[in-house]
Amino acid sequence: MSDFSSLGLSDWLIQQCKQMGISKPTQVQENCMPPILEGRDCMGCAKTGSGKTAAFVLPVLQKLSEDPYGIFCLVLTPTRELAYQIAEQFRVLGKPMGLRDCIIVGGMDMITQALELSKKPHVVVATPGRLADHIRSSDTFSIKKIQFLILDEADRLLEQGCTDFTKDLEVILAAVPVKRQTLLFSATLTDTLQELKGIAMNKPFFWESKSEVRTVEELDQRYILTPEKVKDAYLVHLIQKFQDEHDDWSIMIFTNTCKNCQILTMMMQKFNFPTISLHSMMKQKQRFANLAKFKSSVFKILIATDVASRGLDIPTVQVVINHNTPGLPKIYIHRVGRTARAGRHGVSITLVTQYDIHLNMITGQKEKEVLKILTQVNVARRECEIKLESTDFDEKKEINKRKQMILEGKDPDVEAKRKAELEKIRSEKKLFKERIQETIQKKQHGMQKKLMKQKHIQKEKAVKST
Ligand SMILES: Nc1ncnc2c1ncn2[C@@H]1O[C@H](COP(=O)(O)OP(=O)(O)OP(=O)(O)O)[C@@H](O)[C@H]1O
Repeated sequence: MSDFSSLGLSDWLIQQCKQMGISKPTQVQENCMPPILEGRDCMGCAKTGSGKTAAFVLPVLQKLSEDPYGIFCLVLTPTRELAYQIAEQFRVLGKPMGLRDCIIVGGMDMITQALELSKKPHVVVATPGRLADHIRSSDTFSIKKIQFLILDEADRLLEQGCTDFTKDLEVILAAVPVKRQTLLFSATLTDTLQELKGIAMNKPFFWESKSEVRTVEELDQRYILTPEKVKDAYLVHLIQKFQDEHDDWSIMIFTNTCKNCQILTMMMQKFNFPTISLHSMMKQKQRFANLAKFKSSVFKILIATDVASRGLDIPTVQVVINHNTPGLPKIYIHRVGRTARAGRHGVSITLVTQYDIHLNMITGQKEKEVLKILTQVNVARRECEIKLESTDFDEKKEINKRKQMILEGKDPDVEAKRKAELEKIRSEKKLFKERIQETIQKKQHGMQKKLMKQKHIQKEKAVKST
């Protein structure tokens, strides 16, 4: 394995890395840094926790120190928390050169951000939505001269998932220069490779860590088959066991919806577990505060939606629990990748129910302890659900949706009407299909009966003739 100096990294950066406990490059750094320093576009696909951030931060800092100006580099990332984490790496590694960075994410004051942008920071780390808003509404800053455009978690930025970044990306790509270096990184690039190649236009250098499995060796992956109604009891049991057996511990639990995240958090707090949550329906300041409390181990359990599944680097996380099975393999890869980072060991436990796979679930001897707390846990869930209902959580969700639509230039009432009409057409289509199916089945049944009758008559005839 090479060292940082043989990769072409300057002494001051090598010293800075040492201060952070980084002495030897990881594979992705070893392979991607030289082409980036040579001025090539780069696409790097390496496992979670393998040091992809430093693989782009270090070469950018080196180039910036040779010819410093602002705004030199723009980093786009899908979540607000991740933007802060990346900016921190830039700040720590770039301290000797007096790096000035700026974080542009939603949920924070726009005027303060506009002011910071106008001061021409060297590096801007942003989520696409808020940066696109600034580009649309302000002419006090320009990203026309950036040298580097970086898309971290690049595949997520191109995905049309629940948060669709495509329109905002179009605005941003129109505002950056054509002549630039584009760097794309993720642990799961392959699904969106072609689209990504379109963004990195200059025959990008592509590097992918060669491995049969897409999770790290240090990760112990386990699955628990449990009937849905016993799942929460299992969760409580697992946490209790972990708490009893370990002194220093941290657990991340992933769940599918904000509401579920909230209910589970309330439940775990009822059982006196030091739990805190992170989901998109929380105020941004609360999100940051909760994450900070979890990072500093004030709270040992973080229950989150997939807003926390990518990129977050919290070395103390020893266990990741999937309270629901993630819909896509890549979501699973990112979720479990919150543990076993940078060579550490970690465990992931996925709770699998009868709705996830077609299996007969048997509750065995080993689970007797779980059954003992089953009623208590289920009562706790019901109580938390009732409590949450009284806080108009669903109503807030509806209001948030409407706000988002207004921001996107849509009329919420027209949209609701359109949705209802679509729903009506869909259910009519479904009904129509069912009726056709029914008629076909009836006809088939009638024909079968007729055939059987004919056969019977033929048989009788044959018997008579003999
Ligand atoms: N060369 C290195 N030696 C040791 N530790 C390193 C090295 N490079 C980075 N790290 C540390 O490894 C951890 C994980 O790095 P990073 O967050 O960049 O991972 P990643 O590959 O981006 O993961 P993900 O895909 O989950 O975003 C960080 O704490 C970082 O400081």
